[in-house]
Amino acid sequence: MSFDVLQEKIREKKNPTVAGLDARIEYVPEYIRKEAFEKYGVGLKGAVEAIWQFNVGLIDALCDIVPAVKPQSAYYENLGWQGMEMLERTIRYAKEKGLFVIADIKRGDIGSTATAYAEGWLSGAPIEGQVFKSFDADCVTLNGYMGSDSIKPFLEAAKGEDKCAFVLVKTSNPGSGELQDVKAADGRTIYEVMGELNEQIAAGTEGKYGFTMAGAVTGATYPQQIQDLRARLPHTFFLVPGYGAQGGTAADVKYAFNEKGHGAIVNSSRGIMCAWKKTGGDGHDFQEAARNAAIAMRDDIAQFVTVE
Ligand SMILES: O=C(O)c1cc(=O)[nH]c(=O)n1[C@@H]1O[C@H](COP(=O)(O)O)[C@@H](O)[C@H]1O
Repeated sequence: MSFDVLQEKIREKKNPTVAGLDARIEYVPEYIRKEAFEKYGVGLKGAVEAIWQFNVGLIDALCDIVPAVKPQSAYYENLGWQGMEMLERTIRYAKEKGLFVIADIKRGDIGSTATAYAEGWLSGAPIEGQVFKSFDADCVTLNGYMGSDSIKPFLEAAKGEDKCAFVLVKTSNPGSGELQDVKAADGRTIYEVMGELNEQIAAGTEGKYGFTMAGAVTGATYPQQIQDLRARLPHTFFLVPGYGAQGGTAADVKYAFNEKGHGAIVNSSRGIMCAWKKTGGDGHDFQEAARNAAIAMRDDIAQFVTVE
C-alpha cells in the first residue's frame, strides 16, 4: 500500500525520475535490428527480439541511476502476443535489477472488468483456488474518468502487496484542456474534481511519507495546474510526464514536489531512449548515451528540487 516503496527508491538514488521504455523499432540502433532480423526475419518476431535486446541494454545502463522504469503497453501491444510476452519479460528483468516498474496501461472500465485488468497487471489471476501472476507490475496507470468504481478494483488488488496506481488527472497532451479544464457547477475544474475524488477514494491508505496508494498523473506541460494540484492534494503522489520531448522543463516540474522534495516522479521516454541519435554515432553508444541523458535529467531537476 501507498507510495513508500517508490519514495524509498527515489531517496536511495537521490533521483525523482523514471525512464520510459516505449521503444518503437526505429528507436533501436541498426546493428541490433540487423542481427535480430537476420535471425528471425523482418516481421513481428524480429522486431520483438530487437526491442528486447534494446530494453535489456537500457535497463543495464540505467539501473544504478534511476529508481523506476515505465513501459507503455501500447508499444508492446502493437507487436501482438509476442510483444506482450516480451513486456512480461521486460517487467521481470527490470524488477530483478531492483527497479520499480510502472506499467503504463491507462485502463478503466466497469467494476467487474476493472477487476480482471487488476488481476492481470497487479495481483494475479485466481484459478482453481490458486493465484497465478503474469505481468506483476509494482504500479499501473489508470484512466479513472469512468468514476470511482473503475479505480477501486485496482486499489483492492494492490492492497497488501505494496503496490499502487496513478490515475489520470491533468494530462500533458495539447487537447487535455478540452474536457479537463471545463468548470463544474461548483466552480472547480474537472481535473480538480478528478484529483480530489481520487484522493478521497484512497483516504486512509497513507504510508509513512503521507501519500495514499492512488497517485495522480499531472503533465509537465501545465506547470500552473501542477501547482494548483499540489496545494489541493497534499496526500497524492504525482507522476509527471512531458519533460523533455514534450517541452516540459525542470522549472515546470518543481511544483509537483512538496517541501521535502517528496511526492513526485518525473518521466522521460524518448529523451533517454533516443539519446544515442544525438551523439553522431551509429548507435553502438546507446547505453552510454541513455545513461548520460538520465544523469543530465537528474542533475537538471536537482537544481530546483532536493530530495530529503
Ligand atoms: O500516463 C502517462 O505516463 C502519460 C500521461 C500523460 O498525460 N502524458 C504522457 O505523455 N504520458 C506517457 O508518458 C510518456 C511520455 O513520453 P516522452 O514524451 O517520450 O517522454 C509516454 O509513455 C506517454 O504515454
